Amino acid sequence: MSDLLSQARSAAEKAYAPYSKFQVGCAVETVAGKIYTGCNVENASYGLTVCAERNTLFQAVAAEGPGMKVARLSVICLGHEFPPCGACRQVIAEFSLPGGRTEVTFLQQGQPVTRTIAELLPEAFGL
Ligand SMILES: O=c1ccn([C@H]2C[C@H](O)[C@@H](CO)O2)c(=O)[nH]1
Ligand SMILES: [Zn+2]
Repeated sequence: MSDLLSQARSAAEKAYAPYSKFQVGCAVETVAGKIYTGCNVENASYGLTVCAERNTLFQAVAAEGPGMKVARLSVICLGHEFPPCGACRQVIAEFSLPGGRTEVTFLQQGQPVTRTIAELLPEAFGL
């Protein structure tokens, strides 16, 4: 498993997911060469839940400032497999490389699959 994906897996262990039990972790490598990790954080008021991807992206902005750009992002859910949700795709697009060339990796049938954000969110608003 790639380094970024294994860091995402470690981050998933920290998830606060008492409602869905979906423990999701994310790792982001920025153009500046730094790595940030994060997990999903749920709430008794379900709609306030924040996905692992957006939690991680917002940490990266908080650390590097508004020019932060994402080179690569990996996401993993313990015991399940899925790519980033639609809301997270839109936020990844906001901080992506020109032309949506940021690479997004997730598991599919046990294997890492990598797609650009432009592939995951074609004809995106703002891209
Ligand atoms: O892209 C996604 C989609 C869902 N979740 C989390 C939110 C919630 O806590 C749980 C079930 O939806 O999974 C993520 O972290 N990332
Ligand atoms: Zn999401």
